[in-house]
Amino acid sequence: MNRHGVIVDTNVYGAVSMKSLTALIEGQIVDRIVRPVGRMLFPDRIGCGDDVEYFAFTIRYDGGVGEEHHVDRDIRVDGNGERIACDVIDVDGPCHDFELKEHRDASIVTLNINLNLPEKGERYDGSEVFFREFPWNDGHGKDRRDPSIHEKGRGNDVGTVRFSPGMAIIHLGAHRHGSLPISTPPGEKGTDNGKRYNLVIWLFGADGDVRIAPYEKDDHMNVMQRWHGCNHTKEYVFGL
Ligand SMILES: O=C(O)CCC(=O)C(=O)O
Ligand SMILES: [Fe+2]
Repeated sequence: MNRHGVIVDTNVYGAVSMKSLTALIEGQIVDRIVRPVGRMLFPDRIGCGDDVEYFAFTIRYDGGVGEEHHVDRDIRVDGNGERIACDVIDVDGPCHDFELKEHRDASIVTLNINLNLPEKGERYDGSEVFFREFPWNDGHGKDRRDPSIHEKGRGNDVGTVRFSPGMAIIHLGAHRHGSLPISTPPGEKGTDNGKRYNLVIWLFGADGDVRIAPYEKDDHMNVMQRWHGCNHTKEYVFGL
């Protein structure tokens, strides 16, 4: 994964370390959106300290495959068993991400934003993100599923999401997911289309810690803590 993506971090060697970009990600996206919204959506999963650090990176899928494309590609399988699309220039021609196998993230919560620019003709087909069953019972705490779901025989595959440009998904890192193969839209073979660009942000605890055990209701963060963290000292009065 991430054959053509970049890490956005001022402290990692080889990463994109543009201060304005990291400030935007940290100040506007992580602090103002991912943390408070993640805490609000998953109150039984995210507690004080579980989402204090982040890791941001971009990904690019490229589905231009076949003879119609300007470069011939063939589909190979990499060391992880993932299919990749490789330029047939020579045996070691560059390879491109094409799909993403089912996995969990090394995060408590993940934000994934589609960066495609439709005005630049960045269109693609396929590449839906699929999700498996919500991790109600991952070996911790009691299984809080609605039993009627099982009675209805609902399977393990809960749904797929198709990204439109600008759209974001926020999900638990523990929620198993992956991405279906990408392709060039019909009638656009031979163009540069068939690519998907996304920015992914993982949140986790200090030293990369990812908590799994759910919290009891009495231990959920309150509204004040969700927005200001658990160590705030400022008096806060709603409506002022
Ligand atoms: O956009 C993608 O295909 C990556 C999906 C994913 O793995 C994630 O959101 O964590
Ligand atoms: Fe993921």
